Amino acid sequence: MKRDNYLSWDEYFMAVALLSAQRSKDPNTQVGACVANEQNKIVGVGYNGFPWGCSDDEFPWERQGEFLQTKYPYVCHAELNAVLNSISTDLKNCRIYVGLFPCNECTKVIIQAGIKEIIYLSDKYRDTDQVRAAKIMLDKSPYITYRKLETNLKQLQISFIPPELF
Ligand SMILES: O=c1[nH]c(=O)n([C@H]2C[C@H](O)[C@@H](COP(=O)(O)O)O2)cc1CO
Ligand SMILES: [Zn+2]
Repeated sequence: MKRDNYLSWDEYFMAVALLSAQRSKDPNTQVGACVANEQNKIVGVGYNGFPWGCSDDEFPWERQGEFLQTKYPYVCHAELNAVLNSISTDLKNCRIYVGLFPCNECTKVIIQAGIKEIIYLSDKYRDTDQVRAAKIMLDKSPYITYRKLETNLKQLQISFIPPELF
């Protein structure tokens, strides 16, 4: 008999997004994204971080202060990285799983790449103009929908200890 507590596709791809977020050096918000195609194959993953060659030791992770001294002008969002890291920039009919509802800039990238569905976990910035603008575009575009992940899962444990050592 097969196991019955296996992950659904939605849970699996969201878990990959959340695992990717663990790579983020952002001390405040770690975001991950995972793009899956119609065959349920992962075609791209990403997390928020500074561009290639821009050192985490030199660039600021500050949230407040002089704009150029904060992370905001420099950080690449998880969704942008997931699309850019994907095997193709044509992501027609793919879904993107994100830990956090995408901002307006990422939403443009997601729509233009041809992604047809956004599945998100947190909407903690729902009251910001960035997320409002994102939803205005998403509600207008007939090519894309969005939904919150539905799951009863609270946590997922990953152990690096081999089972025989338990
Ligand atoms: O959709 C997103 N994707 C994403 O990767 N981010 C990143 C940018 C920043 O590194 C961090 C947000 O920082 P903060 O919560 O401190 O403002 O998350 C932020 C958003 C905002 O919606
Ligand atoms: Zn964004």
